[in-house]
Parts: sequence; C-alpha cells; structure tokens
Amino acid sequence: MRTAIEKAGYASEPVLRDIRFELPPGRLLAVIGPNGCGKTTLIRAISGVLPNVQGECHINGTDLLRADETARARLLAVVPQSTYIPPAFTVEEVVLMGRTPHLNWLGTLSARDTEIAHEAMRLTDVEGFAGRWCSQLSAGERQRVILARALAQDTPVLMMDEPTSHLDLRYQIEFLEITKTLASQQDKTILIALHDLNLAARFGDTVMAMKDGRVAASGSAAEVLTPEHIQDIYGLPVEVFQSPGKQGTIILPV
Ligand SMILES: Nc1ncnc2c1ncn2[C@@H]1O[C@H](COP(=O)(O)OP(=O)(O)OP(=O)(O)O)[C@@H](O)[C@H]1O
Repeated sequence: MRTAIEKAGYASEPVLRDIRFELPPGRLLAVIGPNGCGKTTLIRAISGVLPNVQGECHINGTDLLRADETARARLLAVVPQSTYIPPAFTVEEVVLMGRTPHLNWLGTLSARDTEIAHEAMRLTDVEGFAGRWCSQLSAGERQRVILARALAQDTPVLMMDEPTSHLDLRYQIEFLEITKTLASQQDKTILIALHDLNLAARFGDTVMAMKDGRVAASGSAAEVLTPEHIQDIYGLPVEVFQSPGKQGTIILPV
C-alpha cells in the first residue's frame, strides 16, 4: 500500500497535509496521536468517503481514490469508529454482508462465502451467538461482530479506527493478536488507529504519530514512542520502560 495524501478535509481548510507512507503486505501500521489530529480523517480519506482528496493510495496496482465502489470494497475493508448495525438482523446476517463485494451477479451466497464468514465469526468469537439479533448485544459484542464482518470481506487491506475501544482487556489483546496473525500469515496490510500507546508499541510493526493533520514521527515503536516525541505530540510528560516480557514498551504518565 503506497499512500500520499497531499490534502484532505471537510471544508475549505484541509485537515490533513502531506501524509505519506508505504506499508508492505504482512505489516501492521499503528496510527497514534491526540484527539482531533486527523486519524479518522486519514481513514476516511483513504476509504473514499471524503470528497476532494488530493493524492493517491495504491493497493495492488489500483489507486483506491479513483476506484469504483466495488473495486474498492474488494481491496479495502474498514472498521469505523462507531457503526450503526440495523437491529433487525442477526449476527450471522451482518457478518455475511461482508461478502457482498464478492457475490456473483445473481447476488447469491456460495458455500465458500458462508465458510469465510464463519471463519471470521470463529476468529472474533461471535459464533456462539450467530442467531441472535444485533439489538440484543453488548457494545463489545457488537464491535466484535463489526470486526467479523470486515474480516469476512477478505480484502488485502484492512483499516480500523479504534477497533478495541469497547473490548475488555482479554478481547483487546486477543483481537490484536488475531489481527497481527492475519497480517503475517495471510499477507494482509493493516492500519489501525489506536489511543493506547502500549498496544500500539506491542502490535505495530510501524508506528506513525500524527499531530495537527501531519506526520510528526514514523518508524519502529522504539523510535517513535520516546518521552521526547510523546511530550511533543501529546504535551504530556511520560516515562518509557522496556519490559523484560514480550509486551516490550510500557508508557506511563509521570
Ligand atoms: N464532519 C466533520 N466536519 C468538519 N470537521 C470535522 C469533521 N469531522 C472531524 N472534523 C475535524 O477534523 C479534525 C480531525 O478530526 P479526526 O476525527 O480525524 O481526529 P482524530 O484524530 O480521529 O480524533 P479522535 O482521537 O478524537 O477520534 C478535527 O479538528 C475535527 O474537529
């Protein structure tokens, strides 16, 4: 995935300026930064929901910003920050909606579509309530259903905006471990906006820190998540420890 967004925003004044990054298949990019720095806007710009984006974003030879909806939906799945799920659908029906871009012209589901959707439900641990109405789920369960739908879309690129915000600690770690495994085993390119710097450090192959709509720092967690950068980006003094376990970096406000 090769992205160069020169300008993007909502009105005449752009929010994003000069965001450039390359992300090879199999890698997970954690995008961090304070409230309002532009993380969601970046995801929206790449996913084609903002008008007048100046730039390009190439995936497998297609410029997403100029692709039609179906081509885009076969290349990119997005988990937005908050998603409305129509309450009159079951969990299984919602996850199967992820297969829509792959259906034949008759719009019928094949055995393979069902198999992929069930695998996505298994990975996100929602198979147990496949037949329940979405209106009867907790916020965290709903979030896992939306994640399952995105996984069922089976795209080479997956972008997620704070996908763990409603998940308890176990599901946060499990979900990010699954995501990381998908990246490495299925060569998916994954971009995740995260507020939790410890999760960003643990799971991001690359960490990109944004500030005021621009890239403030980009590189490995050790390069980006330094007390100096964090003070500059968040205006908050922190201490950064290296844990002897596999968690790696631990960041604590001073
Ligand atoms: N629909 C909109 N119309 C106009 N301005 C918007 C709109 N959505 C967001 N903005 C502005 O764009 C800027 C970037 O917002 P964005 O939602 O991308 O930030 P963010 O980094 O995702 O923040 P957060 O961490 O709070 O989710 C902010 O100044 C915000 O006020």
